[in-house]
Amino acid sequence: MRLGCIADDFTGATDLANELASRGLRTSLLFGIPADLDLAKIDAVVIALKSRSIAPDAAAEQSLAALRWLKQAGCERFYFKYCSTFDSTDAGNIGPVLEVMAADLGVEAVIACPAFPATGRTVYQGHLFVGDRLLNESTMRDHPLNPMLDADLVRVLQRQTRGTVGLLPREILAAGAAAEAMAKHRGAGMIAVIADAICDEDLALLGQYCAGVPLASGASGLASGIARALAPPDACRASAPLPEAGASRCAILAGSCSAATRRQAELAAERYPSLRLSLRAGETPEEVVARAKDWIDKQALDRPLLIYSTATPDMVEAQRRAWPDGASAAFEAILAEMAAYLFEDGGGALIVAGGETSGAVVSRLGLGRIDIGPEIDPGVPWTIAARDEGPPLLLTLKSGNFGSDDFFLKAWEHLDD
Ligand SMILES: Nc1ncnc2c1ncn2[C@@H]1O[C@H](COP(=O)(O)OP(=O)(O)O)[C@@H](O)[C@H]1O
Ligand SMILES: O=C(O)[C@@H](O)C(=O)COP(=O)(O)O
Repeated sequence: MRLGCIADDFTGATDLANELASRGLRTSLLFGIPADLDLAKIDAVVIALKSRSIAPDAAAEQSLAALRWLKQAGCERFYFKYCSTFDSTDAGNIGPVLEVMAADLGVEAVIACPAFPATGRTVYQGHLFVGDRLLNESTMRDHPLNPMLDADLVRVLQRQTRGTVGLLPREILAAGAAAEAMAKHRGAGMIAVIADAICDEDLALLGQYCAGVPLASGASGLASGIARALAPPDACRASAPLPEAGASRCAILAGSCSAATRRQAELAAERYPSLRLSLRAGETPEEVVARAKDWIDKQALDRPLLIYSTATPDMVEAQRRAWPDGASAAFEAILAEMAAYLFEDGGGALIVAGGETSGAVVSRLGLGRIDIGPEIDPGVPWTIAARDEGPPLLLTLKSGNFGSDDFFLKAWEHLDD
C-alpha cells in the first residue's frame, strides 16, 4: 500500500517525510510535481507545495493536481499535511484543500488532527494546545502571516468549509469506537471531523482507523500513526547517511519570526558571524541584497554564517510601518537571493528556518527532491539534495517553532560526528 502525501509547506514536508522514514517507510520527498520518477522501491511519496498562505483557489487547484499525480503514481492512501498549529485564516487554506481532495476521492468525514505530542501539540475536546497553553494564548497569536486567535478547531475549520465539521472525542477513540462513530458522521454527510489526540498512543489508534480509509489529514504525528499501521512491526528508520559536507560554505538563513527561532538565532548570533536584515524606508530589496553580499564577501568561510530577518512582534510591526509594501514577501526573496549567492554552484551545508522562507529558498535553488538523513530534533532532519553537478547540498528546513534553543549549534555538531 503506497501512501501519497501533500504538504502545504516545505518545512512541514520534511517534518512529515522524517516521521514516515522513522517508521520505516521508504519515503521520497519532492518539491512540486515531478516530470517523472521511478517509484519502484518507494512506500510513501511526499509532494511539498508552497500553498499554505496563497489564495484558497490556487491552493485547492495545486493540491488537486498533486493528488491526481499521486493517484497515477500508484498511491492508494492519501494524506494532507498542514501545520501542527493549524496555520490558516478564515478563508483557508485547510478547509478548501480538504474539500477538493475529498470530492475528488469521493469521501466524506475526513479526519483532521494536528496533534504532534513530541513538539507539545495536543488536541482535547477539539481544542488545540501548544505546550500548556491554548493555541490562541500561545505565541502563534503573533504569527506574521497566520495569526491564530481561536483554539476551537471545529469552529476554525467550520469557518473555512462549506460542509459541516464534527468532533471525534478522545473518549470514543480510547473506547475503540472510532470506526463506528465515523460511520455515523459519514452518514450525516459531514465533510471533516476534528479528532482529539493527546499522546502517541491516541495517534496510533487513530492511525489504524486512517490507514483503512482513502484520505486523512493533520500534522506529522497522525501520519506517523498511519505509518505505524502500514509498516512492518520490526521496521527501522529508512534514511540516508550524510555524505561529507566538504570544506565549502555553511550558512543559516532565518526568516521565521516564531518564538523558538528567535531564541535559536539569539544564541547562534553569539557564536557565529551574523547579519540581521532590515528594510529601511525607501530602500529596495535589491539594495538589501547588495549590502548583504558585501558583508558575505568579507567573511571567512570556515564557520557558519547567520543571516536573519527574525524579529520580535514589535519589530515586525515597526518593519511593516517603515516598509508597508509586502515586507514579508520581500524578506523571503532577499533570503532566497542569499541562498543562491552562497550555494548556487552546489556543495556545502545550509539551514533554513521558516516554512515560507524555506519554500522561497528551495525554489530559488531549483531543488527537485531531497533524501531524508538523520534527525536533529523532533520534526527536523538533515536532508541531502543532489545537484546536477558537483557535491550534494546538505540541507535542513526547520519549522519556525521546532527545535531546542541550541538547535543551530547542535545541527553543525551532527555534521562533525
Ligand atoms: N522582520 C520581518 N518583518 C516582517 N516580516 C518578516 C520579517 N522577517 C520575516 N518575515 C516574514 O515572516 C514570514 C515567516 O513565515 P515562515 O518563513 O513560514 O516562518 P514560520 O515557520 O515561523 O511560520 C515570512 O513571510 C517572512 O518573510
Ligand atoms: O506541523 C508542523 O508544526 C510543521 O511541520 C510545520 O508545518 C511548520 O510550519 P512552519 O512553522 O511555517 O515552518
